Amino acid sequence: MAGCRKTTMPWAQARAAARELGGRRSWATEEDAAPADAVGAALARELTALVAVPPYDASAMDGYAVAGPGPWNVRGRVLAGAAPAAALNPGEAVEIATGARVPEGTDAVLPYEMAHREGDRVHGGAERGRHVRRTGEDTPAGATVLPQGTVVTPAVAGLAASLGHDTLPVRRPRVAAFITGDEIAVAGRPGPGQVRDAIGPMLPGIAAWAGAAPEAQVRLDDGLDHMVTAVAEAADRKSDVVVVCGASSKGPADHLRAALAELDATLVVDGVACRPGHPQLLAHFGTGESPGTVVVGLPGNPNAALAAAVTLLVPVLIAMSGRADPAALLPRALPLAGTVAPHDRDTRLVAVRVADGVARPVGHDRPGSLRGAAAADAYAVVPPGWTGPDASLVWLPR
Ligand SMILES: Nc1nc2c(c(=O)[nH]1)N[C@H]1C(S)=C(S)[C@@H](COP(=O)(O)OP(=O)(O)OC[C@H]3O[C@@H](n4cnc5c(N)ncnc54)[C@H](O)[C@@H]3O)O[C@H]1N2
Ligand code: MOO
Repeated sequence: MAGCRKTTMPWAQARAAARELGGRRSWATEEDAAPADAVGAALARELTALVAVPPYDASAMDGYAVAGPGPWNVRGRVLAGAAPAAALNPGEAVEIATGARVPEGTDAVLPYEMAHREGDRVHGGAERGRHVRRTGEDTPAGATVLPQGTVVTPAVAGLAASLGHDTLPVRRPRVAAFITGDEIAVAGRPGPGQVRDAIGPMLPGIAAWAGAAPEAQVRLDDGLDHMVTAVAEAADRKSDVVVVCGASSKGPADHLRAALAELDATLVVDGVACRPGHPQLLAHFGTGESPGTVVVGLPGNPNAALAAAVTLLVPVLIAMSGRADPAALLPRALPLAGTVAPHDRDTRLVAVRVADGVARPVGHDRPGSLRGAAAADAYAVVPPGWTGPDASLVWLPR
């Protein structure tokens, strides 16, 4: 692959190029989603309170809303969702349920446990202000509650609903995938000369981890025409990213590069100096200022495809959705156990398990094998000339 050597990009530079390209297309990935459907996506704008929380002065306990010093005359009962009771005068009380609107004039709520009832009178020690949740005491209407880029978790979805939102503006890139290779079988035990697709099953989880929405995967027959048609259709559909697996090298059936040239796409990365994952591609339609669909070419060897996905696909998706890297809370570098020799030109991505502050190679991480990655937490990044002992880590999607 001598021709490829000239354009092969250093690993760290390739990741930076992917982030930079994704950032240029972030505007395109916005949609409005119902809070529950938004889980996993990133907020495209800050979250503000459309209503105050609590939305009205409410009781925090089941008991009696009381006004002034006791004992109090009990005037009736208010349940949550009911019309507000008339204002209390000092010496009056209403029986009240948690979440019900307290009448005007309420000074405190006396929980049943602290109350002594005799007919229409109730006694007890009520501390002024106790057990009344005042309008907006948690969040006033109009307050900014979460910044743009926050990942919507189940708690964020519930919070957004409590703040009055029916939909949320989120960024969630749509990722189409094409699996190529006439030898690839997508179900069952592979027949003679066949290989079971091991990349397609990884992609939805990788996409979701990076905050994207996977679209249907399509199995493509080998052939330049098929590739041109499929990629052009995905670009017309405005998929944000098209992932093409197993057509990025320079063999007779590797048509991605030719298809991109025929479709006039701009090639940003053509080969990355890493092992595994060497033949990977990054390209886009549209213009430099306003990129259209982004194309990521992953190698066919499954561990090379995973390495390429963490190199180009994950950074592009994270930048498109404007969220923090999901691995950002994990250690960035740790001592690497054992004897790991650097490659002379390429960055090695070594499958490691992380425990007790040490990264330990797990083996079985040749380009064609996912055994190592399946047992690993991260790839240790071993650049050319590395002397150790610390290696930076790129965490595997989980
Ligand atoms: N002359 C050269 N040949 C190759 C080079 C090179 O530099 N010069 N690089 C090798 C490396 S490294 C890789 S990685 C592969 C990448 O090739 P492709 O992306 O074009 O993929 P294929 O050739 O179609 O397949 C490679 C290998 O992977 C198997 N495969 C393909 N798709 C899948 C899938 N979805 N699931 C499981 N396995 C898959 C396929 O059967 C092949 O065994 O190129 C080398 N060649
Ligand atoms: O370098 Mo390939 O990308 O080893 O599998």
